[in-house]
Amino acid sequence: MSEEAQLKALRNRIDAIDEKVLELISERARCAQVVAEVKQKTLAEGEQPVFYRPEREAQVLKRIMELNKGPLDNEEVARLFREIMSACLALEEPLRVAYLGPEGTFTQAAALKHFGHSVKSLPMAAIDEIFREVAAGAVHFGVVPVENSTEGAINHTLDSFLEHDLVICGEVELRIHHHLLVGENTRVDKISRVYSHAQSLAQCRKWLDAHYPNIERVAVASNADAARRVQSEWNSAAIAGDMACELYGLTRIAEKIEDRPDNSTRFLIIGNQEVPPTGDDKTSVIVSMSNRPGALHHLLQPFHDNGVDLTRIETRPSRSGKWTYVFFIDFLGHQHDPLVKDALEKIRDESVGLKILGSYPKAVL
Ligand SMILES: O=C(O)C(=O)C[C@]1(C(=O)O)C=C[C@@H](O)C=C1
Repeated sequence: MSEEAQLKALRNRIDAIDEKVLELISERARCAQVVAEVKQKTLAEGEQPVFYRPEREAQVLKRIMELNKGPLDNEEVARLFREIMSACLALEEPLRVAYLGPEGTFTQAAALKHFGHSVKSLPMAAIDEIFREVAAGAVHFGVVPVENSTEGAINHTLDSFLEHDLVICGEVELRIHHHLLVGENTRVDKISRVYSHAQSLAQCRKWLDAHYPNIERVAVASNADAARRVQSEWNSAAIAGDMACELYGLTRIAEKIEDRPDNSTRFLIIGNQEVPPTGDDKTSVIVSMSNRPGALHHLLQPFHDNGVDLTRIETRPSRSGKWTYVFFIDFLGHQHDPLVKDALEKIRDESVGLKILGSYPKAVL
């Protein structure tokens, strides 16, 4: 068979497969529509239907990854199903999700990675604004950065949890790749200034020291803001990621310039709905302790006694007294798991205050 004839036959096969795939996706979407009707029918008096079910979404994605036999790898297959579910959910209820803007930030990338592209993502100017929009019910969910593997905690986010009563309903992790970007009019040999968010400048500190030791480093509100600025300046560059590069039509003159190749940021999904257990969950709490000897030891003992794995502990000033602190603690397990529940009860007895921020499925993608 000639190459042309072979290609024709294969493309006919692909067309036939696509027809079947489309039929099945449509059948799945109709099923989701019926799910929405059922959710609306079974409501108690005054209860609002809950369309978005993060625990179910995590189960669907995990199952697909377990079933996958290749040749597409697990992440690729999960991403495809992520988008199918996102479109199905949009038929039930189009979600509004606030993120730290402007458009093109890593937080927007995280929002789309977690919810898929069928949500309406709305840029906010500050982390606190995201919390306020979610608390006011103006959006269904918010996405906020909480920690970076190179630079540590995002304190604005931690402090906002002290001021608002919102629930963490998910987490998403994003590999952060930074590039050095220039605009159409930039004279590459005359760059005298680089814009980026302070965290990103810090994440590329050594690279800048080695390659551009003498240029001015200017911290701006976001990487996307940095990208927007270089469009109109001939002597500036920006450090930002792929989304901002695409959005502002810039060119990468150096790629993946982050000092640590595993540079990642963890984001949290904040909302108003508690999430049931999936069997593979995390819980986040804030604990305040009185300032006495051994306080931290007393706080951690119940976790140790009950075999609960801590994944992170962060300290912040409590804002209610000089030299008093609160601890942000993340651990594996769900607040309804018996051993976790027991540990939390003991901690409640020992502490000045315990606030459970939420239990949520561990990031799948
Ligand atoms: O199972 C549900 O509750 C659904 O609404 C269906 C579905 C899906 O497409 O699989 C859609 C949205 C939910 O967030 C979870 C799952």
